[in-house]
Amino acid sequence: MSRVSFSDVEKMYGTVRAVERVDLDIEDGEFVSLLGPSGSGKSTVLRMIAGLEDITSGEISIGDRVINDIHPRNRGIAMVFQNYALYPHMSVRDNLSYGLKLTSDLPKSTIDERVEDAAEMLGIEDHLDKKPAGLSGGQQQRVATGRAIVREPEVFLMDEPLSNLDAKLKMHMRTELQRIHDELGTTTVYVTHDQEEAMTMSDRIVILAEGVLQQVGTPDEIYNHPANLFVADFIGSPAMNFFDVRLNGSLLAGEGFEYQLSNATAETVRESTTTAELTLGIRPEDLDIVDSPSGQTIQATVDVVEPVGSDNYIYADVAGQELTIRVSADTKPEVGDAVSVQFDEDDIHLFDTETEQNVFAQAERATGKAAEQTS
Ligand SMILES: Nc1ncnc2c1ncn2[C@@H]1O[C@H](COP(=O)(O)OP(=O)(O)OP(=O)(O)O)[C@@H](O)[C@H]1O
Repeated sequence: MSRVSFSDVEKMYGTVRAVERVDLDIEDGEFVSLLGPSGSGKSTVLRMIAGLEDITSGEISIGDRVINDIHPRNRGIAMVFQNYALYPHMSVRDNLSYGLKLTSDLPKSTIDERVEDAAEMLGIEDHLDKKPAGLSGGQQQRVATGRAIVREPEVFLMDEPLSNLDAKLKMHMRTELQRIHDELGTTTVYVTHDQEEAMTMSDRIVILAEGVLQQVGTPDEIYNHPANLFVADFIGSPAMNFFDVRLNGSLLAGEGFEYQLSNATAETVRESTTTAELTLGIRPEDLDIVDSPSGQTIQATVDVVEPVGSDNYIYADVAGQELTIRVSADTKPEVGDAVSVQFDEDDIHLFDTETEQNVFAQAERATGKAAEQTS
């Protein structure tokens, strides 16, 4: 187990900056996911840790060793690839042991023992003499994971290891990988573009966009306190609703609606930003359609009702802007209905329209720090 630290790390491919000035500490034993859209630099970050890409500038350390110039084989890492990269002509047993035989001088009995243990941990002990082609996708994935486990690395690096599995198996393997992480406690860096995967498996998530680190936080922090508009829009399904608003005193005024903030919240907003031009964000699941409104509401007209199992997604119109509302299946308005929509002040997100930063972030950080200091 080991800590992985990035200090001002950059990666250029020719003139293309794929990763920009990353500072990041992944703690000993942590499960951290790198999440972002295609081309955001996730794989490049992982491949720099692995030594499959040079680091253009800055330093990466594992434990107390700077690894920039250390051969990939000696970095104490083991990688699981998206396509598994199994040797087709070798049995599962040989696939599991090959890397160890090649790179260590461990006695055969120790290698055999590790292979048996890993196979048992992954439930593939009955398949050790088969070739990869004779295995299901899920079993091949387990062999790829087993090959990393037998090396007993300081850090696991996983590049979209579940993306070739069907939805059901993927869910199952998520639980399996979490169990293995709980059992072994090995620091794990996990690349995915699947936010559900990142949200369910990770201690912390690193959000990347265009090579720039957008936010590092627990799944709860990322979901409830997105640092900026990019993260707010990227996380959550269906996506967060956004409205341009202006703060007048404690009144938020937008096209087709007004919302009275409490004096305390309005004060926090004014303390955190100098602009009155804001973007209001509210998640579809934080909105409610109410028959007899108590308190403030927004008026909307229902355009589409989309049943999705236990929920309905309602797409409604507020003065020409679309509002997505996620309600339980027993709330089922008709298309064309005028509905009253309610939400709690606690659930709104406000962003500085120009800088795109969450205006509450400063206040939240201050609160978090105070809590840390008193604990
Ligand atoms: N070998 C390379 N040569 C030139 N440019 C590259 C190379 N590898 C990656 N890039 C560029 O670097 C940027 C980051 O790519 P990277 O593969 O790290 O992103 P990613 O977030 O992992 O994307 P994906 O989810 O599609 O795998 C992209 O703009 C990509 O085009």
